[in-house]
Amino acid sequence: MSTDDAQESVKAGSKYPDARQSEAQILTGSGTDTLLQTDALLKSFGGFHAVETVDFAVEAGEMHCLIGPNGAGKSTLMKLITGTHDATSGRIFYDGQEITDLEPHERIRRGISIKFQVPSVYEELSVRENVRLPIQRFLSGADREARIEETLDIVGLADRADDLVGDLAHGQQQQLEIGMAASLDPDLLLLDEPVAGLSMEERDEIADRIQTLNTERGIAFVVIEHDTDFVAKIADEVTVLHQGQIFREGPIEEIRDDPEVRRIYLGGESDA
Ligand SMILES: Nc1ncnc2c1ncn2[C@@H]1O[C@H](COP(=O)(O)OP(=O)(O)OP(=O)(O)O)[C@@H](O)[C@H]1O
Repeated sequence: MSTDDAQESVKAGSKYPDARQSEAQILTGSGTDTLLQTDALLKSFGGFHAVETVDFAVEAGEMHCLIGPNGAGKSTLMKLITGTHDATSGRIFYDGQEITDLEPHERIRRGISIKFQVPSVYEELSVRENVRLPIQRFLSGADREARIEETLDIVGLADRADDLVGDLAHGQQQQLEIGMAASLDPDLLLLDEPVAGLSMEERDEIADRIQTLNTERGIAFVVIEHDTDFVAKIADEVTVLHQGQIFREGPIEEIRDDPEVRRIYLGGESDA
Protein backbone atom coordinates (compact mmCIF):
# COMPACT_ATOMS: atom_id res chain seq x y z
CA MET A 1 0.00 0.00 0.00
CA SER A 2 1.32 3.45 -0.90
CA THR A 3 1.55 6.31 1.59
CA ASP A 4 -1.27 7.99 -0.31
CA ASP A 5 -3.47 4.92 0.05
CA ALA A 6 -2.68 4.72 3.74
CA GLN A 7 -3.56 8.39 4.19
CA GLU A 8 -6.79 7.86 2.26
CA SER A 9 -7.80 5.01 4.53
CA VAL A 10 -7.18 7.21 7.58
CA LYS A 11 -9.17 10.06 6.03
CA ALA A 12 -11.96 7.64 5.25
CA GLY A 13 -12.12 6.82 8.95
CA SER A 14 -10.63 3.32 8.84
CA LYS A 15 -10.89 1.86 12.33
CA TYR A 16 -7.42 0.37 12.00
CA PRO A 17 -4.31 2.38 12.64
CA ASP A 18 -1.82 3.13 9.94
CA ALA A 19 1.81 2.45 10.72
CA ARG A 20 2.66 6.07 11.68
CA GLN A 21 -0.22 6.42 14.12
CA SER A 22 0.64 3.14 15.74
CA GLU A 23 4.30 3.97 15.97
CA ALA A 24 3.33 7.17 17.76
CA GLN A 25 1.10 5.17 20.06
CA ILE A 26 3.88 2.76 20.81
CA LEU A 27 6.38 5.55 21.43
CA THR A 28 4.04 7.37 23.78
CA GLY A 29 2.72 4.15 25.31
CA SER A 30 -0.80 5.33 24.57
CA GLY A 31 -1.75 2.60 22.12
CA THR A 32 -4.46 0.04 22.64
CA ASP A 33 -3.63 -3.52 23.64
CA THR A 34 -4.45 -4.84 20.16
CA LEU A 35 -1.57 -7.04 19.08
CA LEU A 36 -2.92 -8.39 15.80
CA GLN A 37 -5.60 -6.95 13.56
CA THR A 38 -6.67 -8.02 10.11
CA ASP A 39 -8.62 -5.61 7.95
CA ALA A 40 -11.00 -7.07 5.34
CA LEU A 41 -8.58 -9.92 4.72
CA LEU A 42 -9.38 -12.04 1.70
CA LYS A 43 -7.74 -15.12 0.21
CA SER A 44 -8.97 -16.65 -3.03
CA PHE A 45 -7.89 -19.90 -4.62
CA GLY A 46 -9.03 -19.50 -8.22
CA GLY A 47 -12.45 -17.97 -7.83
CA PHE A 48 -13.10 -19.57 -4.43
CA HIS A 49 -12.86 -17.37 -1.32
CA ALA A 50 -11.29 -19.50 1.44
CA VAL A 51 -11.09 -16.42 3.71
CA GLU A 52 -13.46 -13.57 2.94
CA THR A 53 -13.28 -10.01 4.33
CA VAL A 54 -12.18 -11.13 7.77
CA ASP A 55 -11.57 -8.53 10.51
CA PHE A 56 -9.88 -10.61 13.18
CA ALA A 57 -8.26 -9.13 16.29
CA VAL A 58 -6.13 -10.53 19.08
CA GLU A 59 -5.27 -8.57 22.21
CA ALA A 60 -1.83 -8.74 23.81
CA GLY A 61 -1.64 -11.72 26.14
CA GLU A 62 -5.00 -13.10 25.01
CA MET A 63 -5.89 -16.78 24.68
CA HIS A 64 -7.95 -16.88 21.50
CA CYS A 65 -9.40 -20.03 19.93
CA LEU A 66 -10.47 -20.35 16.33
CA ILE A 67 -13.15 -22.93 15.67
CA GLY A 68 -15.42 -23.84 12.77
CA PRO A 69 -16.37 -26.75 10.55
CA ASN A 70 -13.94 -28.44 8.20
CA GLY A 71 -13.05 -26.14 5.34
CA ALA A 72 -14.18 -23.00 7.23
CA GLY A 73 -10.87 -21.24 6.47
CA LYS A 74 -9.15 -21.54 9.86
CA SER A 75 -5.79 -22.81 8.60
CA THR A 76 -5.86 -20.41 5.68
CA LEU A 77 -6.37 -17.47 8.06
CA MET A 78 -3.43 -18.66 10.14
CA LYS A 79 -1.25 -18.99 7.05
CA LEU A 80 -2.17 -15.45 6.03
CA ILE A 81 -1.10 -14.19 9.46
CA THR A 82 2.25 -16.00 9.27
CA GLY A 83 2.84 -15.02 5.64
CA THR A 84 2.80 -18.62 4.38
CA HIS A 85 0.01 -17.41 2.07
CA ASP A 86 -0.08 -13.96 0.46
CA ALA A 87 -3.38 -12.14 0.94
CA THR A 88 -5.45 -11.62 -2.20
CA SER A 89 -6.59 -8.33 -0.64
CA GLY A 90 -6.94 -6.73 2.78
CA ARG A 91 -4.31 -5.76 5.35
CA ILE A 92 -2.67 -7.21 8.44
CA PHE A 93 -1.35 -5.13 11.36
CA TYR A 94 0.87 -6.49 14.08
CA ASP A 95 2.11 -4.57 17.06
CA GLY A 96 1.08 -1.32 15.44
CA GLN A 97 2.83 -1.90 12.12
CA GLU A 98 1.45 -3.12 8.82
CA ILE A 99 2.94 -6.53 8.00
CA THR A 100 0.78 -7.49 5.00
CA ASP A 101 3.72 -7.72 2.62
CA LEU A 102 6.38 -9.07 4.99
CA GLU A 103 8.02 -12.44 4.34
CA PRO A 104 7.36 -15.23 6.88
CA HIS A 105 10.86 -15.00 8.41
CA GLU A 106 10.44 -11.26 8.93
CA ARG A 107 7.15 -11.90 10.76
CA ILE A 108 8.88 -14.46 12.97
CA ARG A 109 11.51 -11.85 13.85
CA ARG A 110 8.71 -9.41 14.71
CA GLY A 111 7.35 -11.94 17.22
CA ILE A 112 4.85 -14.18 15.42
CA SER A 113 5.54 -17.89 15.84
CA ILE A 114 3.60 -20.93 14.65
CA LYS A 115 3.26 -24.62 15.26
CA PHE A 116 1.71 -26.15 12.19
CA GLN A 117 -0.75 -29.06 12.17
CA VAL A 118 1.72 -31.12 10.18
CA PRO A 119 4.76 -32.11 12.29
CA SER A 120 7.76 -29.91 11.60
CA VAL A 121 10.33 -31.76 13.67
CA TYR A 122 13.02 -34.08 12.32
CA GLU A 123 12.51 -37.57 13.70
CA GLU A 124 16.07 -38.67 12.87
CA LEU A 125 17.60 -35.83 14.89
CA SER A 126 17.80 -35.65 18.67
CA VAL A 127 15.47 -33.54 20.77
CA ARG A 128 18.27 -31.05 21.47
CA GLU A 129 19.27 -30.85 17.78
CA ASN A 130 15.66 -30.08 16.87
CA VAL A 131 15.42 -27.37 19.51
CA ARG A 132 18.67 -25.86 18.23
CA LEU A 133 17.39 -25.42 14.65
CA PRO A 134 14.94 -22.49 15.05
CA ILE A 135 17.08 -20.88 17.74
CA GLN A 136 20.17 -20.89 15.49
CA ARG A 137 18.20 -19.65 12.54
CA PHE A 138 16.29 -16.83 14.16
CA LEU A 139 18.13 -15.73 17.30
CA SER A 140 21.54 -14.17 17.62
CA GLY A 141 23.75 -13.63 20.62
CA ALA A 142 25.77 -15.60 23.09
CA ASP A 143 22.82 -16.89 25.05
CA ARG A 144 21.61 -19.26 22.34
CA GLU A 145 22.95 -22.38 24.08
CA ALA A 146 21.27 -21.28 27.31
CA ARG A 147 18.02 -20.76 25.39
CA ILE A 148 18.24 -24.32 24.05
CA GLU A 149 18.60 -25.77 27.58
CA GLU A 150 15.84 -23.50 28.88
CA THR A 151 13.51 -24.69 26.13
CA LEU A 152 14.26 -28.32 26.97
CA ASP A 153 13.30 -27.59 30.58
CA ILE A 154 10.14 -25.76 29.59
CA VAL A 155 8.86 -28.69 27.55
CA GLY A 156 9.86 -31.17 30.26
CA LEU A 157 12.24 -33.00 27.93
CA ALA A 158 15.63 -32.19 29.48
CA ASP A 159 16.09 -35.85 30.39
CA ARG A 160 15.28 -36.90 26.80
CA ALA A 161 17.51 -34.28 25.14
CA ASP A 162 19.80 -36.82 23.46
CA ASP A 163 17.03 -39.18 22.36
CA LEU A 164 15.82 -39.21 18.77
CA VAL A 165 12.56 -37.33 18.28
CA GLY A 166 11.23 -40.38 16.46
CA ASP A 167 11.36 -42.23 19.80
CA LEU A 168 9.14 -39.71 21.60
CA ALA A 169 5.44 -40.31 22.21
CA HIS A 170 3.10 -38.24 20.03
CA GLY A 171 2.17 -36.00 22.98
CA GLN A 172 5.83 -35.31 23.75
CA GLN A 173 6.45 -34.41 20.11
CA GLN A 174 3.61 -31.92 20.27
CA GLN A 175 5.06 -30.45 23.47
CA LEU A 176 8.44 -30.21 21.76
CA GLU A 177 7.01 -28.36 18.77
CA ILE A 178 5.17 -25.89 21.00
CA GLY A 179 8.37 -25.36 22.99
CA MET A 180 10.37 -24.80 19.79
CA ALA A 181 7.87 -22.19 18.61
CA ALA A 182 7.93 -20.56 22.05
CA SER A 183 11.76 -20.57 22.16
CA LEU A 184 11.83 -17.67 19.68
CA ASP A 185 10.35 -15.39 22.33
CA PRO A 186 7.15 -14.61 20.43
CA ASP A 187 4.40 -12.24 21.55
CA LEU A 188 1.94 -14.26 19.48
CA LEU A 189 1.99 -18.03 19.07
CA LEU A 190 -0.29 -19.75 16.57
CA LEU A 191 -1.13 -23.42 17.10
CA ASP A 192 -2.99 -25.44 14.47
CA GLU A 193 -4.78 -28.34 16.21
CA PRO A 194 -2.12 -29.01 18.86
CA VAL A 195 -4.04 -31.82 20.58
CA ALA A 196 -5.38 -33.75 17.58
CA GLY A 197 -4.97 -37.47 18.19
CA LEU A 198 -3.83 -37.07 21.81
CA SER A 199 -5.20 -38.79 24.92
CA MET A 200 -7.12 -36.84 27.58
CA GLU A 201 -4.06 -36.85 29.80
CA GLU A 202 -1.84 -35.52 27.01
CA ARG A 203 -4.46 -32.86 26.18
CA ASP A 204 -4.42 -31.68 29.79
CA GLU A 205 -0.63 -31.48 29.73
CA ILE A 206 -0.71 -29.38 26.56
CA ALA A 207 -3.39 -27.12 28.08
CA ASP A 208 -1.18 -26.64 31.15
CA ARG A 209 1.85 -25.88 28.96
CA ILE A 210 -0.04 -23.28 26.93
CA GLN A 211 -1.43 -21.65 30.06
CA THR A 212 2.00 -21.50 31.68
CA LEU A 213 3.52 -19.86 28.59
CA ASN A 214 0.61 -17.41 28.57
CA THR A 215 0.75 -16.43 32.23
CA GLU A 216 4.51 -16.55 32.80
CA ARG A 217 5.67 -15.08 29.51
CA GLY A 218 2.64 -13.08 28.44
CA ILE A 219 2.47 -14.86 25.07
CA ALA A 220 -0.86 -14.40 23.26
CA PHE A 221 -2.18 -17.55 21.59
CA VAL A 222 -4.41 -18.28 18.65
CA VAL A 223 -5.33 -21.95 18.75
CA ILE A 224 -7.29 -23.83 16.11
CA GLU A 225 -9.18 -26.60 17.85
CA HIS A 226 -12.27 -28.74 17.34
CA ASP A 227 -12.51 -30.08 20.89
CA THR A 228 -14.76 -27.61 22.73
CA ASP A 229 -13.78 -29.01 26.14
CA PHE A 230 -10.18 -28.11 25.36
CA VAL A 231 -11.27 -24.71 24.08
CA ALA A 232 -13.27 -24.11 27.29
CA LYS A 233 -10.16 -24.91 29.32
CA ILE A 234 -7.85 -22.40 27.67
CA ALA A 235 -9.79 -19.70 25.79
CA ASP A 236 -10.57 -16.12 26.82
CA GLU A 237 -12.18 -15.45 23.47
CA VAL A 238 -13.50 -17.66 20.67
CA THR A 239 -13.98 -16.84 16.99
CA VAL A 240 -16.15 -19.10 14.86
CA LEU A 241 -15.33 -19.15 11.17
CA HIS A 242 -17.86 -20.43 8.66
CA GLN A 243 -17.43 -20.45 4.89
CA GLY A 244 -14.44 -18.15 5.16
CA GLN A 245 -16.20 -15.50 7.25
CA ILE A 246 -16.46 -14.66 10.94
CA PHE A 247 -19.74 -16.17 12.07
CA ARG A 248 -19.62 -15.48 15.83
CA GLU A 249 -17.21 -14.14 18.43
CA GLY A 250 -17.42 -14.32 22.21
CA PRO A 251 -16.71 -16.41 25.27
CA ILE A 252 -16.94 -20.19 24.83
CA GLU A 253 -19.94 -20.46 27.17
CA GLU A 254 -22.00 -18.29 24.79
CA ILE A 255 -20.60 -19.83 21.62
CA ARG A 256 -21.21 -23.35 22.81
CA ASP A 257 -24.89 -22.69 23.59
CA ASP A 258 -25.56 -20.75 20.42
CA PRO A 259 -28.02 -22.82 18.34
CA GLU A 260 -26.72 -21.39 15.05
CA VAL A 261 -23.17 -22.35 15.95
CA ARG A 262 -24.32 -25.83 16.88
CA ARG A 263 -26.12 -26.04 13.57
CA ILE A 264 -23.15 -25.06 11.40
CA TYR A 265 -20.30 -26.35 13.49
CA LEU A 266 -21.69 -29.30 15.33
CA GLY A 267 -24.19 -30.52 12.81
CA GLY A 268 -27.10 -29.49 15.05
CA GLU A 269 -27.26 -32.53 17.30
CA SER A 270 -23.79 -33.00 18.55
CA ASP A 271 -23.23 -32.67 22.26
CA ALA A 272 -20.79 -29.80 22.65
N1 LIG B 1 -3.85 -24.28 -1.44
C1 LIG B 1 -5.17 -24.40 -1.64
N2 LIG B 1 -5.68 -24.46 -2.89
C2 LIG B 1 -7.00 -24.53 -3.12
N3 LIG B 1 -7.94 -24.56 -2.14
C3 LIG B 1 -7.49 -24.50 -0.87
C4 LIG B 1 -6.09 -24.42 -0.56
N4 LIG B 1 -5.97 -24.38 0.80
C5 LIG B 1 -7.21 -24.43 1.30
N5 LIG B 1 -8.13 -24.51 0.30
C6 LIG B 1 -9.58 -24.57 0.45
O1 LIG B 1 -9.96 -23.47 1.27
C7 LIG B 1 -10.98 -23.87 2.17
C8 LIG B 1 -10.53 -23.58 3.58
O2 LIG B 1 -9.49 -24.50 3.91
P1 LIG B 1 -8.79 -24.49 5.33
O3 LIG B 1 -7.76 -25.56 5.33
O4 LIG B 1 -8.36 -23.11 5.67
O5 LIG B 1 -10.01 -24.88 6.27
P2 LIG B 1 -10.00 -25.30 7.81
O6 LIG B 1 -11.10 -24.52 8.45
O7 LIG B 1 -8.64 -25.15 8.37
O8 LIG B 1 -10.43 -26.83 7.72
P3 LIG B 1 -10.00 -28.11 8.60
O9 LIG B 1 -10.69 -27.96 9.93
O10 LIG B 1 -10.55 -29.26 7.81
O11 LIG B 1 -8.50 -28.12 8.70
C9 LIG B 1 -11.26 -25.35 1.91
O12 LIG B 1 -12.39 -25.45 1.05
C10 LIG B 1 -10.01 -25.82 1.21
O13 LIG B 1 -10.27 -26.88 0.33
